[in-house]
Amino acid sequence: MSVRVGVIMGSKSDWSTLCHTVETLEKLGIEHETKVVSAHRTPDLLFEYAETAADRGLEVIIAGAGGAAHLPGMCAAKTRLPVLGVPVKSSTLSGVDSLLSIVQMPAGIPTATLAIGRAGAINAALLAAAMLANHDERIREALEAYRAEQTRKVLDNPDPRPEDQE
Ligand SMILES: Nc1c(C(=O)O)ncn1[C@@H]1O[C@H](COP(=O)(O)O)[C@@H](O)[C@H]1O
Repeated sequence: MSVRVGVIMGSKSDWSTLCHTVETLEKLGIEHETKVVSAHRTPDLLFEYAETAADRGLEVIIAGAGGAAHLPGMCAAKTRLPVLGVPVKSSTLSGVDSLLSIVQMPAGIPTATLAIGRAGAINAALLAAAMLANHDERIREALEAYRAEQTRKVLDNPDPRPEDQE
Protein backbone atom coordinates (compact mmCIF):
# COMPACT_ATOMS: atom_id res chain seq x y z
CA MET A 1 0.00 0.00 0.00
CA SER A 2 1.33 3.45 -0.85
CA VAL A 3 2.01 6.14 1.72
CA ARG A 4 -0.96 8.54 1.92
CA VAL A 5 -0.03 10.94 4.73
CA GLY A 6 3.30 12.60 5.54
CA VAL A 7 3.89 13.51 9.19
CA ILE A 8 6.75 15.95 9.57
CA MET A 9 8.00 17.80 12.64
CA GLY A 10 10.58 20.48 13.32
CA SER A 11 12.59 18.48 15.84
CA LYS A 12 12.89 15.10 17.46
CA SER A 13 11.66 16.85 20.61
CA ASP A 14 8.22 17.17 18.95
CA TRP A 15 7.76 13.40 18.84
CA SER A 16 6.03 13.26 22.24
CA THR A 17 3.22 15.33 20.63
CA LEU A 18 3.24 14.00 17.07
CA CYS A 19 3.33 10.38 18.29
CA HIS A 20 -0.40 10.87 18.97
CA THR A 21 -0.92 11.69 15.29
CA VAL A 22 0.95 8.57 14.25
CA GLU A 23 -0.87 6.40 16.78
CA THR A 24 -4.24 7.63 15.48
CA LEU A 25 -3.28 7.07 11.83
CA GLU A 26 -2.20 3.55 12.80
CA LYS A 27 -5.53 2.90 14.55
CA LEU A 28 -7.30 3.89 11.33
CA GLY A 29 -4.99 1.80 9.15
CA ILE A 30 -3.74 4.81 7.17
CA GLU A 31 -0.34 4.40 5.54
CA HIS A 32 1.99 7.21 6.58
CA GLU A 33 5.60 8.25 6.89
CA THR A 34 7.30 10.31 9.60
CA LYS A 35 10.37 12.52 9.39
CA VAL A 36 12.12 15.42 11.11
CA VAL A 37 12.16 18.33 8.66
CA SER A 38 12.76 21.92 9.74
CA ALA A 39 12.14 25.11 7.78
CA HIS A 40 14.84 26.75 9.87
CA ARG A 41 17.47 24.06 10.30
CA THR A 42 17.00 22.11 7.06
CA PRO A 43 15.35 24.53 4.61
CA ASP A 44 16.58 22.71 1.48
CA LEU A 45 15.26 19.41 2.78
CA LEU A 46 11.87 21.01 3.49
CA PHE A 47 11.67 22.39 -0.05
CA GLU A 48 12.58 19.03 -1.53
CA TYR A 49 10.11 17.19 0.73
CA ALA A 50 7.21 19.53 -0.05
CA GLU A 51 7.96 19.81 -3.78
CA THR A 52 8.06 16.04 -4.32
CA ALA A 53 5.28 15.03 -1.90
CA ALA A 54 2.38 15.03 -4.38
CA ASP A 55 4.34 13.16 -7.05
CA ARG A 56 5.30 10.56 -4.45
CA GLY A 57 1.60 9.91 -3.88
CA LEU A 58 1.07 11.72 -0.59
CA GLU A 59 -2.41 13.22 -0.25
CA VAL A 60 -2.11 15.18 3.01
CA ILE A 61 0.81 16.55 5.03
CA ILE A 62 0.62 16.99 8.79
CA ALA A 63 3.31 19.36 10.07
CA GLY A 64 3.97 19.89 13.77
CA ALA A 65 6.32 22.49 15.20
CA GLY A 66 6.83 24.60 18.29
CA GLY A 67 7.88 28.17 19.04
CA ALA A 68 8.46 30.11 15.83
CA ALA A 69 6.55 27.38 14.01
CA HIS A 70 7.14 28.29 10.36
CA LEU A 71 7.26 24.68 9.18
CA PRO A 72 3.56 24.20 8.28
CA GLY A 73 3.27 27.51 6.43
CA MET A 74 6.51 27.10 4.50
CA CYS A 75 5.54 23.55 3.64
CA ALA A 76 2.17 24.79 2.36
CA ALA A 77 3.99 27.38 0.24
CA LYS A 78 5.81 24.61 -1.64
CA THR A 79 3.02 22.07 -2.22
CA ARG A 80 -0.55 22.01 -3.48
CA LEU A 81 -1.41 19.30 -0.93
CA PRO A 82 -3.49 20.21 2.11
CA VAL A 83 -1.20 20.96 5.08
CA LEU A 84 -2.51 20.49 8.61
CA GLY A 85 -0.48 22.37 11.22
CA VAL A 86 -0.11 21.11 14.79
CA PRO A 87 1.16 23.70 17.29
CA VAL A 88 3.52 21.96 19.74
CA LYS A 89 3.32 23.19 23.34
CA SER A 90 6.48 25.18 24.00
CA SER A 91 8.09 25.40 27.45
CA THR A 92 8.34 29.21 27.48
CA LEU A 93 4.96 30.31 26.08
CA SER A 94 2.84 27.14 26.44
CA GLY A 95 2.36 26.79 22.68
CA VAL A 96 0.56 30.10 22.15
CA ASP A 97 3.63 31.15 20.17
CA SER A 98 3.36 27.99 18.05
CA LEU A 99 -0.37 28.48 17.50
CA LEU A 100 -0.04 32.10 16.42
CA SER A 101 2.90 31.28 14.15
CA ILE A 102 0.76 28.76 12.26
CA VAL A 103 -2.74 30.20 12.26
CA GLN A 104 -2.44 33.66 10.72
CA MET A 105 -1.46 32.79 7.14
CA PRO A 106 -1.80 35.38 4.40
CA ALA A 107 -4.66 34.80 1.95
CA GLY A 108 -3.57 32.50 -0.85
CA ILE A 109 -1.57 29.90 1.09
CA PRO A 110 -3.93 28.16 3.51
CA THR A 111 -2.68 26.06 6.40
CA ALA A 112 -5.27 24.31 8.55
CA THR A 113 -4.48 24.92 12.22
CA LEU A 114 -5.31 22.43 14.94
CA ALA A 115 -5.35 22.84 18.72
CA ILE A 116 -2.12 23.03 20.74
CA GLY A 117 -0.60 19.71 21.78
CA ARG A 118 -2.06 16.21 22.05
CA ALA A 119 -5.67 17.09 21.08
CA GLY A 120 -4.47 18.87 17.95
CA ALA A 121 -2.15 15.98 17.10
CA ILE A 122 -4.99 13.46 17.33
CA ASN A 123 -7.40 15.71 15.44
CA ALA A 124 -4.90 16.27 12.63
CA ALA A 125 -4.93 12.54 11.97
CA LEU A 126 -8.73 12.44 12.12
CA LEU A 127 -9.00 15.41 9.77
CA ALA A 128 -6.62 13.75 7.32
CA ALA A 129 -8.76 10.61 7.58
CA ALA A 130 -11.91 12.62 6.87
CA MET A 131 -10.29 14.02 3.70
CA LEU A 132 -9.21 10.59 2.49
CA ALA A 133 -12.59 9.09 3.45
CA ASN A 134 -14.26 11.14 0.70
CA HIS A 135 -12.81 8.77 -1.88
CA ASP A 136 -11.69 5.73 0.13
CA GLU A 137 -14.34 3.40 1.53
CA ARG A 138 -11.92 1.48 3.78
CA ILE A 139 -10.86 4.68 5.54
CA ARG A 140 -14.47 5.88 5.70
CA GLU A 141 -15.46 2.71 7.53
CA ALA A 142 -12.44 2.94 9.86
CA LEU A 143 -13.30 6.56 10.73
CA GLU A 144 -16.94 5.71 11.36
CA ALA A 145 -15.91 2.79 13.59
CA TYR A 146 -13.47 5.04 15.53
CA ARG A 147 -16.20 7.57 16.21
CA ALA A 148 -18.79 4.94 17.12
CA GLU A 149 -16.34 3.42 19.59
CA GLN A 150 -15.64 6.83 21.13
CA THR A 151 -19.37 7.44 21.57
CA ARG A 152 -19.94 3.96 23.01
CA LYS A 153 -17.18 4.45 25.62
CA VAL A 154 -18.89 7.58 26.96
CA LEU A 155 -22.39 6.12 26.92
CA ASP A 156 -21.25 2.89 28.60
CA ASN A 157 -19.61 4.75 31.47
CA PRO A 158 -21.39 8.06 32.16
CA ASP A 159 -20.39 8.20 35.86
CA PRO A 160 -17.76 10.99 36.10
CA ARG A 161 -16.23 9.74 39.39
CA PRO A 162 -12.97 7.76 39.27
CA GLU A 163 -13.69 4.01 39.23
CA ASP A 164 -12.47 3.44 42.81
CA GLN A 165 -15.00 6.03 44.09
CA GLU A 166 -18.06 4.85 42.16
N1 LIG B 1 9.46 25.61 14.77
C1 LIG B 1 10.52 24.88 14.42
C2 LIG B 1 11.02 24.68 13.14
C3 LIG B 1 10.42 25.22 11.91
O1 LIG B 1 9.34 25.86 11.97
O2 LIG B 1 11.00 25.00 10.84
N2 LIG B 1 12.09 23.88 13.22
C4 LIG B 1 12.25 23.55 14.51
N3 LIG B 1 11.30 24.16 15.24
C5 LIG B 1 10.95 23.96 16.64
O3 LIG B 1 11.90 24.27 17.59
C6 LIG B 1 11.47 23.64 18.79
C7 LIG B 1 12.66 23.32 19.66
O4 LIG B 1 13.47 22.38 18.97
P1 LIG B 1 14.68 21.66 19.75
O5 LIG B 1 14.03 20.87 20.88
O6 LIG B 1 15.31 20.75 18.73
O7 LIG B 1 15.60 22.73 20.25
C8 LIG B 1 10.68 22.40 18.39
O8 LIG B 1 9.37 22.45 18.94
C9 LIG B 1 10.66 22.50 16.88
O9 LIG B 1 9.41 22.18 16.29
